[in-house]
Parts: sequence; C-alpha cells; structure tokens
Amino acid sequence: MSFSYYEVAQEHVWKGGFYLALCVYAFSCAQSSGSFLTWSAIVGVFMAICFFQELALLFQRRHLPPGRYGLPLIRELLWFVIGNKMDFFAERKKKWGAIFNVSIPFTATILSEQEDLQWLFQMERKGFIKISWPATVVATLGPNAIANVFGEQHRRLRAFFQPWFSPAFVENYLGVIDVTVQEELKEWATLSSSSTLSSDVFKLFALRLFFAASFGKVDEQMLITFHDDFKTWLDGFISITGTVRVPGTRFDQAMAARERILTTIDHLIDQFEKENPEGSDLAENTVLGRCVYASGEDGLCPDRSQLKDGLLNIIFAGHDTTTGAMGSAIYHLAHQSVARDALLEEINNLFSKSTGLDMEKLKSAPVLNAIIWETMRVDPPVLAGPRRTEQELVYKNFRFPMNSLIFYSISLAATDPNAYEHRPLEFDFRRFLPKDHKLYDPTIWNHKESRDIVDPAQGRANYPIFGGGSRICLGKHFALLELRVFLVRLFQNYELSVENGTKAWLPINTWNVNFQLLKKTT
Ligand code: HEM
Repeated sequence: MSFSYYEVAQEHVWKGGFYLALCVYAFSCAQSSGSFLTWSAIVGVFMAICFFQELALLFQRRHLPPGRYGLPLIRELLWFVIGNKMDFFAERKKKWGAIFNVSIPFTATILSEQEDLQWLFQMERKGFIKISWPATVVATLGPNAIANVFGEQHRRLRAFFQPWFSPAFVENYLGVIDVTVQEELKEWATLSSSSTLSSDVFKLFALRLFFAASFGKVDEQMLITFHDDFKTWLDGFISITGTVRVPGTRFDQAMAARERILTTIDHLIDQFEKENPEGSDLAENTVLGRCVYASGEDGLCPDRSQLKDGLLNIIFAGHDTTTGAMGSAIYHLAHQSVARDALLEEINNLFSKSTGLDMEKLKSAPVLNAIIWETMRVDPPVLAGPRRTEQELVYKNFRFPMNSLIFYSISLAATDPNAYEHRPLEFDFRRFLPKDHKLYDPTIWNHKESRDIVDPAQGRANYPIFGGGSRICLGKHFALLELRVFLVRLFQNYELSVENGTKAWLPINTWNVNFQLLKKTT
C-alpha cells in the first residue's frame, strides 16, 4: 500500500465513520420521535448514502491517482472558488505528487510534469485519449471546428490549415502586421494623452491583427460588430442551461451570435473572392486567400461550412491567448527594469525606426525572445488542456478508467522545479538567454546541459506553452510574430507607463493592466 493510498484511505475512513455516526444518531432521533417521516430520518438516509459512497471510494480509489474528495455534493469546489486557483493546484501537487486528482465538483486527474505530458501526447496520437471540451464549448465552436474533430478528420483539417501558419509562410504577414501595429500604437498614444487605457484594448487589437493578416485589410465597422458578437459568443461557453437553447440565456445568445458571425465570415469570403482572383497578390499572401484557393491533401478542400468553422476556431484560439500574452508582457516589462533596459538596448541596436522589420532578426533577437518565452512561462495564456480516456489506461501504477477526465497542466509543467531549478515561479528573462549573451547567468541552470534541454523554440513538453503532440498550437508562429512586432514597435517609439496590474486566472491567464503611451521625441 503506497503512502498516497494510505492518505486517501484515511480521508474515507474518517469521513465514513463520521457519516455513519450521524446516520445512527439521526435514526435514533427519528425512532424516539416515533415517526420515520421526519427531518432526522431524511438526514439519516442522506448520511447513509454518504457513508456507502465513502466505503465504495475506499476500495475504488486503491489504484486511482491520489487526492482529496472533499464535502458531499460540492466536493472541493469551495476551496477552489475562494482560494487562488494556481495555489489550489500547486498545493495539491506538493501534497500528492506529480499526478493527482481534484474534485471541483467533477473529478479530474491533473498531470503536471514533462514526462507525464509526453505520455499523454503519445496516448492521444494513438487515439487512446481524446480532447474533451464541455458540451457548451463543442456546440458554440461548431461541428467542424479543428478542436472538435478527431482522428483522420482532425489530421486532414490541420494539414489543410497548417501551411498558412508555418514558420516560412507567416513571413508574408510581417508587412501588414507591422503597419497595423504601428497604426494601433499611434492611436493608443493619442488616446493616452487624455486617459489611461485598459488592456481590454488588446482584444480588439488581436482581432484587427488577425483580420489584417487574413484579408489584407480591415473593415472597421465590420470589425466592431464582429468584436461585439464575438464577446457574446464567448460568454456562451459557460451557461447554466447547458446546451439547451432557452430564449434569452447566455447560451441562446451565444448561438445567435455564432450564426451572425458565420454569416459575416461567409460574406467576407464572397467579397474576397470577387475582389481577389486566384494568383493575385492578396490571394497568394493572406490566410484567407490561401484557404479559399488552395487545395488540401489529394486535392480535397474543406467545404464552406468546414472553412467557416475552421476560421472561427482559429480566431477564437488566437484571440484571448495573444491578448493575454501582450498584457502579461507589458506588466512584467513595467516591473523588471533590467529586462526593459536590455530590451531597449537590443531594439536600438537591431531595428531601425524608419524601415520595415527583418524576420530573421526578430526571430533571433536574444533579449526580445527571452522576454517573450519567460512571460508565457510564468503566465501561460492557456493554463491546461482537457482530455478524456477512450479506454482504460494504466500509467505509473495508476489506473485511468475509461472516460476519465484528465487535464495536462501547462502552468505546473512550466514552473516545475525539476526543469526550472532557479526560482521557478519568478520572472527572470535571463533564463532563456543564449549562453554567449553578456547577461547570461550560468548559475540559473544547475547543470550545464539544462539550458539546452529546456529550449522553448523546440516546443518540448518542458515548455508546453503551446501544448504538444497532435494538437500543438496551430498558430504558434503567427502568435510569436505578433508579439515580437508589438514589443519592438512599442519600445522603439514610446515610453510605456503601467499604472497597475491585476491578475486574471480564468478563463484566460493574464495581467490586466492600465497603461499610457507617450511618443518618444528622439
Ligand atoms: C500566445 C498565444 C497562444 C498560445 C499561448 C496558444 C496556446 C495553445 C495551446 C496550449 C493549444 C493546445 C490546446 C490543447 O492541447 O487542448 C493551442 C491550440 C490551438 N491554437 Fe493556439 N495559442 C496561441 C495563439 C494562437 C493563434 C494566434 C492561433 C491562430 C492564428 C492559434 C490557433 C490554435 C488552434 C487552431 C489550436 C487547436 C489545434 C488542434 O486542436 O489541433 N493559437 N494553442
């Protein structure tokens, strides 16, 4: 019997004993009152159910991952809701080890270390584990969304979209992203002169960037309507009516917004086709141009409804994530003067204000990239990935019955002290500097090789910010391009002052900041 099981068993023995005692007491009260149709009898029956449940759990959990079960009905929900979400998981990891169960109130297993994530990604490739979104998310994303399809259909859909987000192809978006970023910053600086901006502006900005890269231009009126619909659509992800469309509920409104969004996308595709024939510049160099005119494997292309669901999924996946990363980056840079000064020096040395940006320099700028990697390591925009077992699996002596819910924890893996020995929870961009950089500090890595093992650019499971395996982020290179251009143009041309920052854990992990931009005079 392992230590973990002993701890788990203790919980059920204590609680079982307590429920049994209450059950006996409640029935004896009912008996002395001479009637079994009393409140004490009802409590007695409830306590008997709780007792038998504890007894069953005592045996069932023999080979399940350890963890607390909490109170009847609500389980650990209370602790999860009132406390700091990250501490909730970190404390349980400390107590139970790298693989543990939480009950909030549904029970899920958390995998938190590199090798466990690797195992999960392998099982997913073999089809033993599948992505598992709540039913409301499945419905709002749509039946043909990349995140909703599996196996061969998923592989084909990804294969179709992937080329337009490949490292080589995203270079085509550099020009339009650069222009859009510069115009946006100019606008923010004008607005900043009269009031402080909240990082909410990043949301519209992230959409604008995507539309600019997708269509080569942005229709402002359409963008604002789209942004409002998009917000209503996102709100439907969490709804008390589930997937039942009760008029006026969040889910109902979200589905109505989804229909409007798909109509808009339909209209945009028609218009794009009319204005940009095959072979034209925008047909060749935009996401939409490639999607509309390209063919997938064996000449097969997604039909219009697959294309629309695919695009909506891509917009969704890249929206709050990019927004979150921008908010967290400016928060950390406002508080880390060494990082900020090093970034300024690097930008001044590498990039000119008056010419376009060079992709190779953006990709290899050591401080810029170290800051981006470290920002997302301490504040991963996506905290975890949900999965479900398709069959019973056994891993590290733990049994995962069929249909078990598993989350691979990006935040715990990215702050795992085994991989990140030096102050794993703190922001220190020097961690990711190349060894020959003047600010590189060898004491950050206990072993000489550790820096090579943890290489964010490789996207290994020790830096799982963009997920891993067959569902690794499709837009990783696009997101990195956006972040690099944003930070270079911001610090090159403006003084940034961040007034305060509040941490938002869910649904997306970010720092919400209030900030002002002041145009540099030199
Ligand atoms: C900093 C920004 C971003 C982060 C941190 C991020 C992170 C992630 C993560 C962790 C996953 C895997 C989810 C899972 O395993 O369940 C994922 C999937 C995905 N991402 Fe991103 N993402 C970012 C930006 C983007 C952008 C800009 C796009 C599109 C332009 C995008 C498109 C996608 C898509 C389509 C998927 C689903 C892939 C599939 O299911 O096969 N992401 N992303």
